[in-house]
Amino acid sequence: MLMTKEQFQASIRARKPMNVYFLGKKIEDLTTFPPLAASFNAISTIYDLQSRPEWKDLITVPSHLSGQPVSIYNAPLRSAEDANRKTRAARALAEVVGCCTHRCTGSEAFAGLGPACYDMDQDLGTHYFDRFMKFLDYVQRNDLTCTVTVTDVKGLRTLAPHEQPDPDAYVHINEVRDDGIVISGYKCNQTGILFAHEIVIVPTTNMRPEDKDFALACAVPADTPGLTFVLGRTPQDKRFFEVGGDIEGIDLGKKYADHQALVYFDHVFVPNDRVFMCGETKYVGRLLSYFTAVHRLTAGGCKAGGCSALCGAASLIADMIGVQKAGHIRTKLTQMAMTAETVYGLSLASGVEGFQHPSGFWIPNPLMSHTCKYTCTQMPFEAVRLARDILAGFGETAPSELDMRSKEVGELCQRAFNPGNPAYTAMDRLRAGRFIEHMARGSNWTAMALHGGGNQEASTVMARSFTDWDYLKNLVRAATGMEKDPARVDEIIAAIGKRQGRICTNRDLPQSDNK
Ligand SMILES: Cc1cc2nc3c(=O)[nH]c(=O)nc-3n(C[C@H](O)[C@H](O)[C@H](O)COP(=O)(O)OP(=O)(O)OC[C@H]3O[C@@H](n4cnc5c(N)ncnc54)[C@H](O)[C@@H]3O)c2cc1C
Repeated sequence: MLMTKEQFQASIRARKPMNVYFLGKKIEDLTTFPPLAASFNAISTIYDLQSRPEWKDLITVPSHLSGQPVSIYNAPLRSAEDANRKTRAARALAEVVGCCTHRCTGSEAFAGLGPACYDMDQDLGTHYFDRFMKFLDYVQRNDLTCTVTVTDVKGLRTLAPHEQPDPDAYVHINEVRDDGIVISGYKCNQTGILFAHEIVIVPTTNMRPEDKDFALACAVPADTPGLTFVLGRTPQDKRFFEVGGDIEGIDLGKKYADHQALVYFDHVFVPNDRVFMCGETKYVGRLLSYFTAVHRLTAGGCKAGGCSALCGAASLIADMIGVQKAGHIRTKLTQMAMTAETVYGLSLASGVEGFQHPSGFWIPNPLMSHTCKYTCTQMPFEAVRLARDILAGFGETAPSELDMRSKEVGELCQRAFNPGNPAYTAMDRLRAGRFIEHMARGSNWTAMALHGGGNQEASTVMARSFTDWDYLKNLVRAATGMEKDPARVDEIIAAIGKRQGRICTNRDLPQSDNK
């Protein structure tokens, strides 16, 4: 059953006490801790929107398991339409909260695990798929938020997991028991993890047979004993403590934010019904291929939403200071809007051009999806630069809300910061300016564009592996006469027609006969 915002908040408050630290101190109540307030607000808003008529069809779907309405974040993609819904939802939600939805990554863990479990069962006779679908059904029925923990701390990058001097550099299996496994190790950069109900653990990199103990996938409740979390800091985290009285928190940029944390698993027991991979190194690459195809599609949706909002903020600033009609400002604002459309378009296209896996899961077109993520590591940075160009120096160096409201210098500051356009006040200008600051350097938004879901090189490596290089070479062989055999030239021309413009290969990923 879908939870309301209030039910979600109550479910988070009902969790067992968790070991969470920030600035060297233990946090007693995550739901009232100021630096987490904007994050709690963001995820609560996502739950709130589920019941609103204009949002219902975008962020909930009938479950293919129970027929009941469930969050799109707990429903596997089963068609191009589902994939496009995910893109549209990611963009729309980012336009509301301007940060991570907190619920998205769990769905991507499911996108990787479903087909990988299916493949293992087919090839190895294991029973992971059934187990995984039961877990998914449990998550759906309780409308839980799940987060994927992929990124291990990794130590020296040139060493394989089993070669690391500290085995905790990658989460690994300490012990296999009859009833489950015991795991230890670190995962870092975990977005939204402190407000998740379930943590889904998957490997971060391809593995060799010697890395058997590191090839594991499983799920644990976030309040499982043995977990320690350390909340990461951001440049603005002390500003959260300023909010109160007549200080609204304008310096935070907006009402919403996400958070990232380091997590350490210390000999955590995971019962068998929550274990979805245990030593099958050969299938780690498959799992990551399925996972990244969906995760990197989503990046385009949410970065599009972020860029829309950034463009809106820059456009407001231009209106305020009277430069909205200047040719170069209009060009810059349009470039920002086109950046949003470029990553949005790539995300939609990778959904449409995808294929169905025999498990019924829909796999976005991998080459396009990695291209989408690659583009997200570049174009939003130019949009940020343009927004800062329009924001101008005084926007960047603005006095704080505390000064703007101070008895001593408030009037002095507000008069100086008044943008000149009578439709706006100094506080409006501060609001729009801090919004840009939040996106540009107050939060991890740009870090997310660059690293979240893998960095530029990771996308390039995957894009290279899903490009059909023989096909590309053949078309030039046929076009230039390098290929002398007329029958072979005919074959190449026929292949070009059949492909209808697609240059990708799906490599070894199994494909259903439906498409
Ligand atoms: C804001 C934010 C949110 C995030 N949210 C999540 C999340 O919710 N869940 C999650 O699991 N992860 C999350 N991540 C982590 C993200 O997925 C990783 O940062 C990303 O995969 C890159 O890993 P890394 O940071 O360890 O860098 P690395 O992959 O180690 O890369 C560091 C640099 O070294 C290069 N490099 C690395 N290895 C090699 C090699 N062998 N040879 C040559 N060059 C190499 C890379 O190209 C890169 O330039 C988040 C990250 C950020 C910044």
